[in-house]
Amino acid sequence: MSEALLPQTLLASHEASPNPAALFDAQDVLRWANKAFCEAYKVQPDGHLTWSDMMRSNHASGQGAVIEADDIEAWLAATASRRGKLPHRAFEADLTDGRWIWMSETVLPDGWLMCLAIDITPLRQDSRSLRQAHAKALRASQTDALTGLANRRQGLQLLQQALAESEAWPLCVALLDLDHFKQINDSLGHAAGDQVLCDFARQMLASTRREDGCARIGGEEFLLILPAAALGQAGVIVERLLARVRQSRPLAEQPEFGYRCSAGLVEAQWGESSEVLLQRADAALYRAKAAGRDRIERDAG
Ligand SMILES: Nc1nc2c(ncn2[C@@H]2O[C@H](COP(=O)(O)OP(=O)(O)OP(=O)(O)O)[C@@H](O)[C@H]2O)c(=O)[nH]1
Repeated sequence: MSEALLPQTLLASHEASPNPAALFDAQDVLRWANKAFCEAYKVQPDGHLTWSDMMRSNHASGQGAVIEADDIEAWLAATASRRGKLPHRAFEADLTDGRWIWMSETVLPDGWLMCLAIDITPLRQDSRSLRQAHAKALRASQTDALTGLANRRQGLQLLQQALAESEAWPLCVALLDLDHFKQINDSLGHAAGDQVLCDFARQMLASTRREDGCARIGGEEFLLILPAAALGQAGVIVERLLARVRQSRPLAEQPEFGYRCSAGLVEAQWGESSEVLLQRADAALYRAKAAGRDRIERDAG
């Protein structure tokens, strides 16, 4: 190929390319665009159409570039403050046909602007599924698989956060343990035991406030974090839970079957560590068990 043919060959290759390519003049009038660009932005260069016109028409028709703005003029003003200010810039942009492109803008010596884009939709989908997989794995690492409540690790983390957050004070914590759960397992089977655990989780969620933290921290042991509640209010919530549990009949095949639980409820003290707080709650729970179960033992600290 002779060197004289190079510019035409370059232009022809851009014309045929699936990657959008365009040239804007110093006044931002669209002077040349390949087929891919025209299709992407639903435009034809006519010697007058400016980049702003192009964006206005895209915004009005809902085609071409995705423009998430109610006020297109404000959007144009903001975008214009970035367009063509640097010799080169590149950014991701969304098209209404679902494609995601990586657009590069190069300012040429005479002030013209060369736009070249490539379709990065497959990359984006990869990173999206990676992001989704990451979010799913994170959720799984924080969740108790049987009940769907927070697991032990997440429960303890929620407790640490609540202890460190002044808005969570006064702060109460309850440790709850199902009564004679071993007997339930032994007499009705492990599957029935699992159903009871799931039922307890539901009763816990139904009895507590949206801001309360509910976690399963052991086999049949649960942690309830009650932010912005002094012992009195927290006691009402835990009593409500125990009352609901008494009423519950979780096994369809055993309609008479009911179960109970015991609770140790404590109010956190300033400067107290989560370990000491949980030890106090555990001691209160032990007292509730020793005193006959199906009750709450409180410790104001
Ligand atoms: N079905 C089921 N049982 C479990 C699970 N995790 C632990 N357990 C059982 O829970 C029972 C706990 O029994 P214990 O700690 O002796 O206490 P308890 O029988 O509840 O007696 P009290 O706490 O003194 O009222 C054991 O039989 C465990 O096998 C689980 O995920 N599913």
